[in-house]
Amino acid sequence: MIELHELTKRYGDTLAVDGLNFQVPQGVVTGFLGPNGAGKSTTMRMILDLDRPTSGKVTIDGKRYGQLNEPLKYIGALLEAKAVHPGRTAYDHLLWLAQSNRIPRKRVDEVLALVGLSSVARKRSRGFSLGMGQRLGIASALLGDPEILMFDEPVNGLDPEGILWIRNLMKGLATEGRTVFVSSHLMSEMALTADHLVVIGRGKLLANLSMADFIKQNSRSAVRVRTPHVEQLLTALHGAGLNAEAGPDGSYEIEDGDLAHIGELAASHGVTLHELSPQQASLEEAFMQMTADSVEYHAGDGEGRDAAGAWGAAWQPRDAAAPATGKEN
Ligand SMILES: Nc1ncnc2c1ncn2[C@@H]1O[C@H](COP(=O)(O)OP(=O)(O)OP(=O)(O)O)[C@@H](O)[C@H]1O
Repeated sequence: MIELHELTKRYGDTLAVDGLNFQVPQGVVTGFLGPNGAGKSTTMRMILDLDRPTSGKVTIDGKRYGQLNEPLKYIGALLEAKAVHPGRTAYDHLLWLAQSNRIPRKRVDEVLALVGLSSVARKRSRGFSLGMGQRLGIASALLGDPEILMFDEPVNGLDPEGILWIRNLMKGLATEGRTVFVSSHLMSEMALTADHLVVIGRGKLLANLSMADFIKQNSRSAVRVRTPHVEQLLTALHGAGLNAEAGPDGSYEIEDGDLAHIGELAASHGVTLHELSPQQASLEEAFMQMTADSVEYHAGDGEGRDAAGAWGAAWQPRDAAAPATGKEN
């Protein structure tokens, strides 16, 4: 179990991590989310003792990483995919790591097969693609068969097949009862993978909740209508106890409205509809709204803030939004 107690890291004037308190639950994938510069990598480096906290502490099964005997057997991590000597073969890299933690040589072959690198095991890693480098990093993380796995932005730069592979691998590891802690700055990616979410912004904890609760709290739906007979439609809606809000483009939105009910209501009043569509706020936008005040670098003139500012801007056609449950794949 990873536990953070008032974990804080300051670099000069920058408070990169600001008093973080949370535990990473076992047997599920926990998404560690935050905008660029939120402090995710710094937190992960402190978990691995690669950076020393300014104050507070983080423990793995009650101990600091540096106090663990043969740490690869407790926690495996993928931080930087290219942290491999370019002149070394994949096999030699893994063998060297295995020997440093008294892991049997046959495990090297096992993890190479697990990540699909057996055929290039004797090739020097300098010729590896980003995806192959990522697979080698994951092989290193799995080497000690640890109960805890930590991945920093593992899908960055990968093609769709690589992304799907990592997603399924993480879910599979959690199903085996392991702790999987994975950082990302994309809610849409986490919606497909994580069961639990820890969200940070400017080094501070913003949310720590299950994915299901995040969806429950942030999934709002509406029905959008467009008609040349506005007055008649509004009267009909009003008569049915429904309120419609005017959009900037001449459309109207009925929050929590039922598509079929509104269509039938319009028909029964002889109202022609030019649009009748379900709308849903994407989880990505809910996340942007949550972190809007802690985004360090905005695109252009405060665009990030504006895009997330109002729910009005967050409505999207259902097919363009992030999946409602994220559990379909
Ligand atoms: N070695 C360092 N020296 C000085 N400042 C640092 C150092 N490492 C990180 N920072 C600063 O600490 C803050 C947190 O950075 P960190 O890389 O942990 O964020 P992050 O959430 O991982 O971001 P990203 O998603 O962009 O990787 C940033 O303001 C960053 O500039």
